[in-house]
Amino acid sequence: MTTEPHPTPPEGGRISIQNGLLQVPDHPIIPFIEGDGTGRDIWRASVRVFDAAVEVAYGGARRIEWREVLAGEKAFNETGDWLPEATVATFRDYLVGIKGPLTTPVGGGIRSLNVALRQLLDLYVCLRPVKWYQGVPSPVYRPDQVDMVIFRENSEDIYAGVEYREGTPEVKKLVAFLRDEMGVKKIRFPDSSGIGIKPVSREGTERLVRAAIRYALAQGRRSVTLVHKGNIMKFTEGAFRDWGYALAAREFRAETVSERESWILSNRESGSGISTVDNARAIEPGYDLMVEERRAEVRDEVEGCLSELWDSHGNGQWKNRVLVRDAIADITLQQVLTRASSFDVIATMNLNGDYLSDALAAQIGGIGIAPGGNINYDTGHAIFEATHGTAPKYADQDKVNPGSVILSGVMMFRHLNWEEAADLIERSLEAAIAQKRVTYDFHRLMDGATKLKTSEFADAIIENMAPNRA
Ligand SMILES: NC(=O)C1=CN([C@@H]2O[C@H](COP(=O)(O)OP(=O)(O)OC[C@H]3O[C@@H](n4cnc5c(N)ncnc54)[C@H](OP(=O)(O)O)[C@@H]3O)[C@@H](O)[C@H]2O)C=CC1
Ligand SMILES: O=C(O)CCC(=O)C(=O)O
Ligand SMILES: [Mg+2]
Repeated sequence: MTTEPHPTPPEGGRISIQNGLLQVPDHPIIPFIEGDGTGRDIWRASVRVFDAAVEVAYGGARRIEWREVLAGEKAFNETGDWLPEATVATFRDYLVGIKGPLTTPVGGGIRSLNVALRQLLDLYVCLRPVKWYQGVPSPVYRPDQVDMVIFRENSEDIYAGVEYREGTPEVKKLVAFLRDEMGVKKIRFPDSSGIGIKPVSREGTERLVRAAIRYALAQGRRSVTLVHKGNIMKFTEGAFRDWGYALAAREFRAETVSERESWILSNRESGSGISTVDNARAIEPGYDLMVEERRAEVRDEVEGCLSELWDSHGNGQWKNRVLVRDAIADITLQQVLTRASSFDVIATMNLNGDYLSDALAAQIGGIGIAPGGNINYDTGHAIFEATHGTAPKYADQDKVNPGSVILSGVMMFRHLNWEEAADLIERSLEAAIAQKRVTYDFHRLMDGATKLKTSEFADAIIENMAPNRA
């Protein structure tokens, strides 16, 4: 096996999209951002793994022409601009790219370049699979039960950046408007508040939930859970839940069943001849305490469900449909730990998804092995990136785990339909872990492991690509 680079083709090809399908030449140009902090070490290691996998998988018939684009500290030092327009234009032109982490200061300074890229290219899905690899150290009892895929809405919520600093004329104007024109009396300290605004739209929710359901159907997943804090934020997070259910019923009627529908159908299945009222009591435990108007709504729901769905979903047929359910965000953070197997695909808003993806990563070995992709399924634009940040205390020490960027590359190869390269990397990374050749983060949790540097872990993966080991 050789990992020497092939001669660069005279001109790499451009990935395009036709009728919703990516057209990928054998020598695609793929732009990359190296990233700040540990991004430098990680990228150097990861790109060797990518090139080796393509070489071994396709014997030279395919090759990536990497094109560096600047962002973050490197861009600022070289151009005076944190996110040069040329970088955004290159990602726009070449459709698919990959990036390392970029630093965002807390409190002041520039707004997130990571978020800016997602917004500028309208990469509305942040796709973060959370899957355990055999041998990876985990703090939970049954990490094998963790196999979730987060669809995090990536273009709105409080990440839209509509925020006003305490004491500014803007925040004073906004507070006065809320108080005088909107009758808001509940801002506890109006003169010393900063204010953030959280837009959550029907369109934004629908395209995210649509992508999550399509994914669940294509991948043979069992359920899509809409995670929200709709009991408190009724018209943003609560609306997300309602729009999500409505979309599932409207666009995926034949393929999905909501949790409440599944209860209604199974109540009828288990108690033949069950009355509408008893069915309503079973799905709504407080039914008898409700006002009559609300009770009538529950009875209508039962009757509507049975008349619409009994033929297509009844007699247990609903068990073969994708279950669409919802869960409130705080209890979800407990239940993903205590009942991991109840969660499969998760669709949620931007902030919930950010919290959930780091929390879930802990169960499958930590943030060093948590990949992601920012994707627009309509235009084909995608930028793959790790879930973690720049971990500045480890920068330039050749120390951290490159696994998240490497697995983000696996996601990228799957997006390009280069399954052989993706499988090869995944298999070889698992083999290196099985050999207990790991970076510091896994080493501190594993008995008898050999501690490797970032670059050495990449070497270990590449060694495991040798055909006789595959
Ligand atoms: N998409 C992006 O580009 C993102 C950028 N950021 C930015 O990164 C900066 C730093 O953020 P911070 O909150 O410290 O979070 P980080 O994810 O950068 O680091 C937090 C901790 O996670 C662990 N960790 C991170 N990366 C790795 C890795 N590759 N291998 C092993 N362990 C790792 C380390 O844990 P330990 O100390 O236990 O060893 C580290 O101290 C901020 O400016 C933030 O805005 C954050 C998230 C995403
Ligand atoms: O943009 C940032 O600095 C942080 C983003 C982040 O935490 C994430 O996307 O998971
Ligand atoms: Mg995050």
